[in-house]
Amino acid sequence: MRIALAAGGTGGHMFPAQSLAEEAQARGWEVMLLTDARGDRYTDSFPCERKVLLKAASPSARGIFAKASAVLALLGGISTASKALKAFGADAVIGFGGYPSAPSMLAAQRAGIATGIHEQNAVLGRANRLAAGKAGFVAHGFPVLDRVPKRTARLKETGNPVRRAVLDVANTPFSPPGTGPLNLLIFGGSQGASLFAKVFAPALAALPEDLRLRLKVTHQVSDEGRAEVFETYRKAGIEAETASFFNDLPQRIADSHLVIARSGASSVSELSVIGRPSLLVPLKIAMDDHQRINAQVLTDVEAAGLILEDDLTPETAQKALLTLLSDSARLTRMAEAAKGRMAEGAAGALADLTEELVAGRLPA
Ligand SMILES: CC(=O)N[C@H]1[C@@H](OP(=O)(O)OP(=O)(O)OC[C@H]2O[C@@H](n3ccc(=O)[nH]c3=O)[C@H](O)[C@@H]2O)O[C@H](CO)[C@@H](O)[C@@H]1O
Repeated sequence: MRIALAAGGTGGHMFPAQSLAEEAQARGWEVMLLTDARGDRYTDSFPCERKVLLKAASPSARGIFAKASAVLALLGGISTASKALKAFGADAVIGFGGYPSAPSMLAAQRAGIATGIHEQNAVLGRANRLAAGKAGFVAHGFPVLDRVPKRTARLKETGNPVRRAVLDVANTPFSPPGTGPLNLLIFGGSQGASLFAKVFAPALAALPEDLRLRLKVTHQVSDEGRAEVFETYRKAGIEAETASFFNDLPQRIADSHLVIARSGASSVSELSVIGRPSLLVPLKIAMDDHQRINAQVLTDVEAAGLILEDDLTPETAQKALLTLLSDSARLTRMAEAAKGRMAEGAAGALADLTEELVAGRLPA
């Protein structure tokens, strides 16, 4: 069987596509990837027989010339994708969202090739929405999915694929901090969060000494902000490790007593698979406010605290941290509540759906 995967933009779209590619190859299928230059930054270990780079077109383009060139890029993308799909002999195309996935999905649907969609977030993204009406299935990561067009065929909750390194630590039991060291992990998305440096470092530095001196902080912070953050922690006597990106993040989540994060799809999925308490700050500018809705899967069951970006100050952060960090029993309850909130085994479930799609047991 030959399947084409269409994804682009951020790691948030590319990594789930990679998980399906790995599962597909394990089943002996051939894989072609259609993406753009931005998506290509995440393809170092993407297993595929063929890779096609399309010119990206953003529908958010403003101004008449930008809009016209976006339309031209989209049409060019459809034409390139059509030729590539034909040459490859794709039996199905699975789209993971991000603008560059749109031309491939539209090309496939025009050529009568079966299509399926995976949406990582709790709100169907724009590119996926465009193709949803004619797709054989719309698989989704969260238990809820907003903004689904009326004529959408088969909806199926599969969860979000997570990396092997996440599965490897999934069964590490939560050990309550009691009165011992408090491991705190602070990270933004795959691109970091400079706001967290400005707010959480001073908030932690202002905690009462008995809590402060128990802290062991891991903080993802960009290279520009790193020296200042480190200095804030040092002056406050807080043990801290900082880096612009942690490659061993899953292990660090497992080692944490509390995680402070955005609520990107993979971050929330990883907190659910490993089962750790968190304080979430949804990214305000996320399309259709999808990060706030993503967070609800954990906040609804009191597995996570929530601070909206507009309310985030060193003072509100300090108050929330004081409440959470001084209550070991509550952290334990939150860890238990987080565990298994999202469906697992997404890559296998997606490959099964793809098989059904190609066999004609789902609408093409
Ligand atoms: C700014 C932006 O467009 N964000 C979107 C992007 O998220 P983005 O890719 O930023 O966020 P996600 O939460 O989905 O993924 C972040 C990933 O980076 C990893 N990580 C992070 C920091 C670190 O030091 N090391 C590390 O490995 C995390 O473990 C996680 O696997 O795509 C997601 C899925 O469509 C969306 O939900 C987000 O709203």
